[in-house]
Amino acid sequence: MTDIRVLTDEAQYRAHNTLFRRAMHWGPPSDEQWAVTLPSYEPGRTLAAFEGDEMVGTTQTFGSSMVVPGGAVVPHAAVSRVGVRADYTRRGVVSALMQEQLSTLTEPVATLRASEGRIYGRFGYGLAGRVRFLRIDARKAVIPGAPAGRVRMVDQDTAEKVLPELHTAVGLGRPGQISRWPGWWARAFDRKTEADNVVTVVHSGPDGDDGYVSYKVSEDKDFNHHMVVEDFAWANADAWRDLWIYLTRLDLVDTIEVDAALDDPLAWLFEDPRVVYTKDVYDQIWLRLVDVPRMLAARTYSGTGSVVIEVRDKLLPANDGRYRVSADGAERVDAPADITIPVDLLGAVYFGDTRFAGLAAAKRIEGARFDVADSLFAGPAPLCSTFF
Ligand SMILES: CC(=O)SCCNC(=O)CCNC(=O)[C@H](O)C(C)(C)COP(=O)(O)OP(=O)(O)OC[C@H]1O[C@@H](n2cnc3c(N)ncnc32)[C@H](O)[C@@H]1OP(=O)(O)O
Repeated sequence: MTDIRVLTDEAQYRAHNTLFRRAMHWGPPSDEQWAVTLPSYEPGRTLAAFEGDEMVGTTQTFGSSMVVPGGAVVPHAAVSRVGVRADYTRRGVVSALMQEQLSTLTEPVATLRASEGRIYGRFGYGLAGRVRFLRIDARKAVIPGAPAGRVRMVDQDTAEKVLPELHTAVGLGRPGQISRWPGWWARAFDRKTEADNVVTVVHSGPDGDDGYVSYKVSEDKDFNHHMVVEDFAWANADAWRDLWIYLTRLDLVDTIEVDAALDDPLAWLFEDPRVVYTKDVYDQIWLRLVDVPRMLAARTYSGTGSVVIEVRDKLLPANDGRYRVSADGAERVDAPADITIPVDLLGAVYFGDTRFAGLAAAKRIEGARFDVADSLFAGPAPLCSTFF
């Protein structure tokens, strides 16, 4: 019989971390790694599955908040460190953990990054946001004109002081972006294992600091220099453009790699849009609507007309019901449904990255008026620049 417990002390947290790392085929945390990992264990957020006295499965959440379409920010649980001991898999351990986690979450929405695409749909998570992995030919990347503001390089001590607050101010500009927790920053600033050779520059405009980028450059055996953009946030178009001018005018950089939203207009900054090459598009945000009525009401809708959506949620049946969605908002109704959708696929369409019409074509949902629903849910492509 699997018993789910909330862990409370450091020895248990370390055993939890070791079990998760082993499930991912990584070794246990070194003392150095553990010192920067411990702050990410927040009281009341760490669950483990036990068989008798043996820990056999793990999960935890980080407390955060998330931007929804229209710009509102809602409490959000970042779900992570899901793992089952290899000698206990396929016996329902993670199912028990997920059920307990979902039914005790206080946040109306949870997201995660999935190691495999077949695991989380059954727990109500849908693939809600994809990201483009770009490579830029820095030698040919010409942005005409002069910068509008000022870019200054900051040392590591200054970055540690400035970035958390600056990210809160400028990093939540798109649906899907999430606020960061102290344990996230502790790992990002860990100089021994993470922050080695990372350079940060901060942009300021007429109203003060309004953007930053952190990057790392390495040299290959042929003496070519490759930049990886580690973290990038901006509050306005001038900050975004100026930081790209800075990055593409740096000496000794041949290529730049960066993650960007599907609709990021980056290519249009350059005289030659082909300097931006999409290397890959991959899934990023798996979204679980924990409180469907609250999350449908939290976002705004575009377009005209209305549609009644019937939601089915096996794990959280309080979400079952019909909701009328229009540009005026969303509310529970007792009216015939146009579309019937399971909660994982409602998560997939929530940001507009997946279309109702596409799900219908794939025979994943039933009903009518899919185009009306798609125009209501349409919006800027989501992005989550905070890996967890
Ligand atoms: C957010 C993150 O942390 S992502 C990291 C996730 N962790 C990993 O990938 C580490 C390696 N894998 C593991 O630790 C485990 O195999 C887990 C967590 C993926 C699954 O745990 P288990 O306890 O084996 O899952 P459980 O027995 O509850 O399975 C539930 C269902 O999911 C299915 N399932 C579980 N894992 C997988 C998988 N990797 N691929 C396909 N189906 C799967 C099971 O077959 C079962 O299906 P059923 O209900 O139709 O019988």
